Amino acid sequence: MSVDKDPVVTLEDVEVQFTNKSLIQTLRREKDVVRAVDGVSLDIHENEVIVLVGESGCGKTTLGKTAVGLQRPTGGSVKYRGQDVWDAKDGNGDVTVPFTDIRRSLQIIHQDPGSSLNPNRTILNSLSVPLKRWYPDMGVDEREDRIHRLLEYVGMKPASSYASRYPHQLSGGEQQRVALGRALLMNPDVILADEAVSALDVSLRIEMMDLMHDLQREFNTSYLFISHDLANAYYFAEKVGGRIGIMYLGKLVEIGAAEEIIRNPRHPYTKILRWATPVMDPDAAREAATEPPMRKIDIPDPKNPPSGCRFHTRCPKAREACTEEVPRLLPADGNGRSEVACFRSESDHAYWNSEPLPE
Ligand SMILES: Nc1ncnc2c1ncn2[C@@H]1O[C@H](COP(=O)(O)OP(=O)(O)OP(=O)(O)O)[C@@H](O)[C@H]1O
Repeated sequence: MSVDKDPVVTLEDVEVQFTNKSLIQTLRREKDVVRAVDGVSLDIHENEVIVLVGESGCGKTTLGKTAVGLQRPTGGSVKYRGQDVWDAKDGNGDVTVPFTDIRRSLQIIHQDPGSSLNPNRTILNSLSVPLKRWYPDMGVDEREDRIHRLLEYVGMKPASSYASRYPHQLSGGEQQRVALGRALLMNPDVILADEAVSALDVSLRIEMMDLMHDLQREFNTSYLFISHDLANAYYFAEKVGGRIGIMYLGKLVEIGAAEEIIRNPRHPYTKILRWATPVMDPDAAREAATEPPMRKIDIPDPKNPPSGCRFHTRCPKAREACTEEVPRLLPADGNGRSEVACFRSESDHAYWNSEPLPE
């Protein structure tokens, strides 16, 4: 990972709120507001791998889409190489990087590649669409040649045979390779891979993650990889010196080098995730036998999140102070390998003199 250059993507204090109104709520002039992402700051550097982990509904997809300019934030800013993405889109101010360049540089691969490939188009035709759109002057032969080379890169040989097939003639793993190839056709700076390997069986999953690593070196791409599975997250991030970010109810509660997050987790929620993935730490299962990992199993309603630290209702270490103040993401210690949002990492915080919450 290189951190010496300016980041490719910078998220600053990003908020995404969704407002849902049913017919009855409209009549009653009520609405539900979900804070899917709440005050997240994150830099994505060149050639970096960042994996976002957290349980369903914690805001991983929303944060990922916001980072690649597919979701407009309701607060904060998203910049691509210093250019505000949404100012570029709206034509506000001095636009130094056009929105079309930003769109091309930030790509996405979905969990279900089948749904993103047109069933009525051959692979060649599907992959031609973005090339025609972004490189209208490219000739037919050059286009075909580029697509064939890309298919070879993602291990689909002979490329001409695969190029002439329809999606239903490919396995799930092959479809996912095509999706990766399509994202790479644009030579992007960042690829958002949203649960991109979750639907594959274990051996294919490893194969796909290894392929993504190989292509990262080849294409100088960064990945923002989303996973609900800590073991996958660790495999994908650790091998290439990447970071893991742990999300809980719209907030980034801990982020750092993969090794540090798994071997030396600081946030009680990260510890619980590790406990729930015994393959990550055989000791965790033993610890769990003596210490209940969570105070309450229910996930709070994202429309009405707990005050203070959002995790306090489930945290085994929660004290009164946790109900009153929102912890900031701060360096966990002097080694700079991780940041955590928990008062327990601040030695002089009022937390230490406040009362533990009743069971
Ligand atoms: N378009 C939308 N309209 C309203 N609410 C939304 C929308 N998209 C997401 N949400 C809500 O925002 C919250 C975060 O959702 P998001 O999909 O980002 O979480 P996630 O961690 O990616 O979950 P999963 O792993 O299940 O995909 C959830 O409460 C979800 O219901």
